[in-house]
Amino acid sequence: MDQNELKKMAGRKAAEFVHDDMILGLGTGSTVRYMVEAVAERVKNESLHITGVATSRRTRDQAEKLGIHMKSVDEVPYIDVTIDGADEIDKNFQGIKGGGAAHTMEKIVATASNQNIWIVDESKIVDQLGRFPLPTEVIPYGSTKVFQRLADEGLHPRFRLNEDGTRVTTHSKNYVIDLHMKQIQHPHLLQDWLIRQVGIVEQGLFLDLVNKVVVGTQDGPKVLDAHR
Ligand SMILES: O=C(CO)[C@H](O)[C@H](O)COP(=O)(O)O
Repeated sequence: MDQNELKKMAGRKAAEFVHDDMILGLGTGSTVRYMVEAVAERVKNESLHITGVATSRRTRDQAEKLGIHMKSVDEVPYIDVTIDGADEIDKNFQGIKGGGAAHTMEKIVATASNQNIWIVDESKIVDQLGRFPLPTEVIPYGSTKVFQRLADEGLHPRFRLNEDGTRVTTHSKNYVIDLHMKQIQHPHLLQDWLIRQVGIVEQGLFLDLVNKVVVGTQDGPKVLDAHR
């Protein structure tokens, strides 16, 4: 099976964790697209009452088109479960997200959720975080100063660019600076340093957040429990 089939497997398996009357956070990315399709099928076939909360315009548009009732994160009192993709997950269930530049909205929804489930293909499970460049979201004003500070700290920053060479901007019109560190030895220390830097809105380390990981593997879907 190729990577897309493994993503589909994980996305469809995770849709089984959805119940009637849930407020459901919907993440962002190609794996999430499969999950949203599967949830929409269940909503239709089983007449489930689900309220979706999206982490990006892309996901909200897809879910609405497929008939899932949507609200914004500010309109719901809490979220029961959020199902989202990830770019890397280590053996301690710590992760990197933000490959789709939606990590700030994803973290807002994740931290408003009682449970978080991640859906990945098996290539995302790693021994150590950091091979995937760590995304940060940075306010454009003064972003060259932030960039310089990240470079001085030895974090190998690069502005994320579109194909035409312009800078990628997030939903909130901020820039994305990716940190090409190759390995992250101390994720909590790095997170603590990054969130203290003025101009950085959010960064893509998602630590101590996930409860379950659904992995698409060549041997079928595997559900890993983080016991938190
Ligand atoms: O964090 C994300 C978007 O900001 C995605 O969840 C992550 O990039 C995984 O995407 P995909 O399922 O397409 O591999």
